[in-house]
Amino acid sequence: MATPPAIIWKDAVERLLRYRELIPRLEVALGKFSRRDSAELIQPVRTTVPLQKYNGFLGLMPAYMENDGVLSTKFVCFYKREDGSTLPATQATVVLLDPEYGNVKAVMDGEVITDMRTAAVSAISAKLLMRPGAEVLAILGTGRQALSHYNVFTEMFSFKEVRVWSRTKEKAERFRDSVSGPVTACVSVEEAVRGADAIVTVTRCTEPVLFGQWVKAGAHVAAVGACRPNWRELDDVLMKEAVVYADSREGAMAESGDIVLSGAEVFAELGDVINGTKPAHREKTTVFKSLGMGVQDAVSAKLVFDQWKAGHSQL
Ligand SMILES: NC(=O)c1ccc[n+]([C@@H]2O[C@H](COP(=O)([O-])OP(=O)(O)OC[C@H]3O[C@@H](n4cnc5c(N)ncnc54)[C@H](O)[C@@H]3O)[C@@H](O)[C@H]2O)c1
Ligand SMILES: O=C(O)[C@@H]1CCCCN1
Repeated sequence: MATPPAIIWKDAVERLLRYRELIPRLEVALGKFSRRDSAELIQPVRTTVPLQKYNGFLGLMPAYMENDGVLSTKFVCFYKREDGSTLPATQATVVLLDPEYGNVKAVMDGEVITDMRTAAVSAISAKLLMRPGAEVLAILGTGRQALSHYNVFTEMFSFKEVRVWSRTKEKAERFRDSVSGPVTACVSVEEAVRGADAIVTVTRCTEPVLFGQWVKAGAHVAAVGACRPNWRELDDVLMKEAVVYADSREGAMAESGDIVLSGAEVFAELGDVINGTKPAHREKTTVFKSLGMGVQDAVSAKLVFDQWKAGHSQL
């Protein structure tokens, strides 16, 4: 008989998940995904159920990695919150199953996984697409994703300056004061992004906030918010000028307002660049449109579970 599932709370996930172990596993998974070999990996575009009354969606994100023996699904609720709302933008749980028996092996907090794997994939996009010698990083938004992106970008790269923007100066200053390294709190998006080599957009906005006219030629943009086909973070000018990469082409075509409404073409997936089947246009302005994929959660959940098991077998 199957043993009862492990319940792994947020503080344990926080303790067990490390970027240095997560990033190489995500790179392998992105490459596998882009090979579209269903004997290796199956990950449909997520199913979304509207929660009309609450202006939100439930996303169901299954993934199966046959050779790795990993079967999982994430349940994530995400919302278009009103300005000033203190309710969370996303809440998530990851369920890990045994692919042979079908029983649940673990139920774990998905918020830390969502924060970290999203930031890690953006960092992979910067590793592949950002110009060498990048000096200035700008982060638009000061919420959970802003913090995880700040953490991994400053861990992986040596920026001389980090700027953040939020809709109020107080929020930008609060973010600046909450992190250990030097950060400039900006009062306008333009001030934050002018001359920046890397720009991370992690807002809950549904209209463009980043305009191409302010973006330095050759900059790399990791666009993480705006995950519905009628939501935007970037304007048409930027979308049309940039070489656009995505995590999943199908996901981007189904869910990204920045792509669907601008008519921009997805040039490649990150996995194509990792596999060497599409070039990394570092010399050009690049946009990585992140929507998030179930396989990123699967890889993260396996890592958490393996470490959790190793810790418990020593008790
Ligand atoms: N691509 C992915 O894989 C992925 C994963 C998780 C979250 N997300 C998306 O990333 C975004 C940020 O998520 P989070 O967890 O950091 O949320 P959060 O609520 O913690 O932070 C959101 C930030 O956006 C700001 N904001 C809210 N409304 C805004 C508006 N109209 N204009 C400008 N700024 C606004 C808030 O002040 C805050 O700084 C959300 O859109 C979320 O859906 C994407
Ligand atoms: O992949 C994810 O986990 C997120 C959840 C929120 C909406 C965008 N995608």
